[in-house]
Amino acid sequence: MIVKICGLRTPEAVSAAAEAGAGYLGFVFFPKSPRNVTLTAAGALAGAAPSGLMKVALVVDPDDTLLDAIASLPIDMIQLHGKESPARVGEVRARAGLPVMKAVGVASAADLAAIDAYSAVADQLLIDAKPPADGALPGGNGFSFDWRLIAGRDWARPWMLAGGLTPENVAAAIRLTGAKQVDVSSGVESAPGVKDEAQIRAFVRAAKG
Ligand SMILES: O=C(O)c1ccccc1NCC(=O)[C@H](O)[C@H](O)COP(=O)(O)O
Repeated sequence: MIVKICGLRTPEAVSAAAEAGAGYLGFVFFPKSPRNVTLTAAGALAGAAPSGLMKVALVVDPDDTLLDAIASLPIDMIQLHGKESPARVGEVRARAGLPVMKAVGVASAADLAAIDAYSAVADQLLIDAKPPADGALPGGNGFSFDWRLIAGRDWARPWMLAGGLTPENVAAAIRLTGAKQVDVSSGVESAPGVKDEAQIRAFVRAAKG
């Protein structure tokens, strides 16, 4: 089981995730988010992280200037969490020279077709809850979707389950969906943007257990 802890902002949280056994560390570049980090801060956090962990830059409809800046950091993967088209996913991949994980929001069976479309162009998929249309963040809201929608499904690319996962529900989510990778952000926080080291450890333990 591979675990991604997203929205890391401090060296302590990075260390907690690495020591707990996470495989991916996520850094959010989205100014409206309580988890937003600057390029300088993300570069320092990613540079100090143990080697062997995947350092992921989460961006929302990024322009090429931001991609170029991220490509100069010790970052291993781009996570696209906006409304990027399949064609734009390919452009981002080429521009940054990095593998791309595309987030796809799911609320109903009708949303599953998009996963197939992005499978053709992304290196990985992040299957997340679709954000509500009421001004919520594009992700990191702690909302789940009905996991039965993807029970027994698989895709041509490696995929990660996300959305409202917690130390308490992650084992059930894995059992139901067959996910081999899981991602969490708000489910291991004591307040928006504040990671809780004990919850990080509990989440990784529950996911891998
Ligand atoms: O975390 C944010 O603030 C954020 C902002 C803009 C786009 C995406 C964002 N987060 C995405 C994630 O951290 C996760 O990949 C995913 O949505 C699961 O989040 P959560 O439900 O909080 O575990």
